[in-house]
Amino acid sequence: MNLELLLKNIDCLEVKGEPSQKITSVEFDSRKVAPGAVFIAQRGLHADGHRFIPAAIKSGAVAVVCEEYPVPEPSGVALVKVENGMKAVGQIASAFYGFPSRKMKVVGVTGTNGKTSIATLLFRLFRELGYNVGLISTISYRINEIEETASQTTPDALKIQQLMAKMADAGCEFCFMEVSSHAAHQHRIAGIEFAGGIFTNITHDHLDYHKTFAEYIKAKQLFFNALSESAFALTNIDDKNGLIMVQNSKARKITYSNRAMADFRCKVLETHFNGMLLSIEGKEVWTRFVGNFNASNLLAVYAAAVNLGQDSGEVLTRISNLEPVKGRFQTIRSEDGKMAIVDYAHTPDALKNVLKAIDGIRTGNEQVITVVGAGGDRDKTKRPEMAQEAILGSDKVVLTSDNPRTEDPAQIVKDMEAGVEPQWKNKVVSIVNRHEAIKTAVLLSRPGDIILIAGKGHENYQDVNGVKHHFDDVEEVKKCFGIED
Ligand SMILES: CC(=O)N[C@H]1[C@@H](OP(=O)(O)OP(=O)(O)OC[C@H]2O[C@@H](n3ccc(=O)[nH]c3=O)[C@H](O)[C@@H]2O)O[C@H](CO)[C@@H](O)[C@@H]1O[C@H](C)C(=O)N[C@@H](C)C(=O)N[C@H](CCC(=O)O)C(=O)O
Ligand SMILES: Nc1ncnc2c1ncn2[C@@H]1O[C@H](COP(=O)(O)OP(=O)(O)OP(=O)(O)O)[C@@H](O)[C@H]1O
Ligand SMILES: N[C@H](CCC[C@H](N)C(=O)O)C(=O)O
Ligand SMILES: [Mg+2]
Repeated sequence: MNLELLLKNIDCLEVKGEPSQKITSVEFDSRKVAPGAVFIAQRGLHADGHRFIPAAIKSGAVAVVCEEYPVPEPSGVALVKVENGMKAVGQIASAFYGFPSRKMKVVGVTGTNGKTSIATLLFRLFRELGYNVGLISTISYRINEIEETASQTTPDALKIQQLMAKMADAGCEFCFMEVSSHAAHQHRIAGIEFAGGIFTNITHDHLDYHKTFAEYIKAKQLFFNALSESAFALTNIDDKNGLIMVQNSKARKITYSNRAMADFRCKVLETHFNGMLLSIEGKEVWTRFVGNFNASNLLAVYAAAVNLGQDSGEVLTRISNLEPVKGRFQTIRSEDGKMAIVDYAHTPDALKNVLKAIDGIRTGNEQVITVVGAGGDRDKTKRPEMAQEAILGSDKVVLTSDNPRTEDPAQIVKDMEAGVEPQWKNKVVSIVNRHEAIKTAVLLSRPGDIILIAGKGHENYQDVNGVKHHFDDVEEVKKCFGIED
């Protein structure tokens, strides 16, 4: 593709050099540049991409997009000046791949918790409705039945456009994707034309990156602020920031709620261990999900589907057949009547919600034993809060490791212990080794008890110093229960 054509829809300040250069690929990482590439320099957290312009040219880049021209200015390559290198990646990649998001309806889901659940359920629902569909989520990137394990919740802008181009080629009419706050802040979603956005909730997480809660809210607002007038912005008004999230959006605002007056409403009529009876828009529907937060997620799925033009009756019927997402309230029963729940709750709010859901279905005679850790190289302030939530909702708690990454796992457990008040000490035991922690929880349990294993959900590894060691909570608990696969 010709450089001039590529730059047509992009906010560029100036172009120097040959504009009719033929471009054969787009890269923002100098290590991946091949002859014929356009290299886009972006300023990151650890490095400044501008430093790698000479390396990119040496590897054959024929054009360079940057915020500042290199000194001395190289000859023989086109130089394009932009205000924001991060934004330019999405805009240029989108043009390079033929604006794939215009060829389908893309819906983004943002919020602290519930993104994977909603995006995945929308994907499954629309598959059931007979469409070709794409999915970009924490667990996997999917194009109909073709699945690739995900490396990030929302990958970099180039990868997103490459995935969307493949989706468009496969005839996808819809794409459901998670929009993490990191992605919104780093403009990974630049160049995507969204048909709609969904907000779930915002609670304590990622303050290591955003520093303050206000900045975290602002990052998520960026997504809604960029939606066009023709898009919808579906927001959960049970969250106190639900309306604030969409206040500066040009999109059509739609609200949903389990508690208040809203455009879409839902009520939990009955809760059992294997599901809930809901009333959605006054119609009763049996679902295989547990917990008020899941009622909220299913309502968002319903409201989005209806706003995407689907028949409401058909959508409700399909919703009753949907199954929970892997590692989200996944239950495993032992032969002697113990029940384990593997769940991806890795924030204080998620933990509180899951334990509340368990509380709503327990008889009161059994013990609830929770195994939980907190991630290394992530928000440290959530550690004591997670320990507190676990204790408040459980009879016994085992504090353990969850992806220590480059931190000392024993120190992370100590940080969690800081949330344990003296009167709770006899409820809590710390076992850094997660395998031993799960084994201990099972040993402490009696028939009828509920063991919540929180934080890792679908993950099948323990990340220690950048090395991912195989570890799977479901496998671990099955071994302890003597269940063979
Ligand atoms: C904290 C964070 O988000 N970091 C992301 C960021 O990295 P960075 O700012 O450190 O990049 P950098 O190393 O400073 O490099 C700057 C630039 O120089 C370039 N470079 C660098 C070296 C070189 O030799 N040549 C070169 O050209 C790089 O390609 C880059 O363009 O930009 C990179 C490229 O897009 C991302 O891969 C990287 O994600 C890292 C791997 C990460 O772990 N991110 C996590 C925290 C994350 O994104 N999580 C969210 C939310 C999860 C959730 O709660 O759901 C997610 O969406 O997954
Ligand atoms: N609507 C919700 N409100 C609060 N908690 C929820 C909600 N939905 C799910 N959860 C809890 O959060 C956990 C993670 O859910 P999910 O994977 O859908 O969230 P996510 O937003 O994709 O998380 P991540 O930021 O890691 O991508 C679940 O296992 C459950 O414990
Ligand atoms: N997307 C989240 C996932 C956290 C999952 C938990 N198991 C952990 O490693 O902290 C993050 O990267 O913060
Ligand atoms: Mg997710």
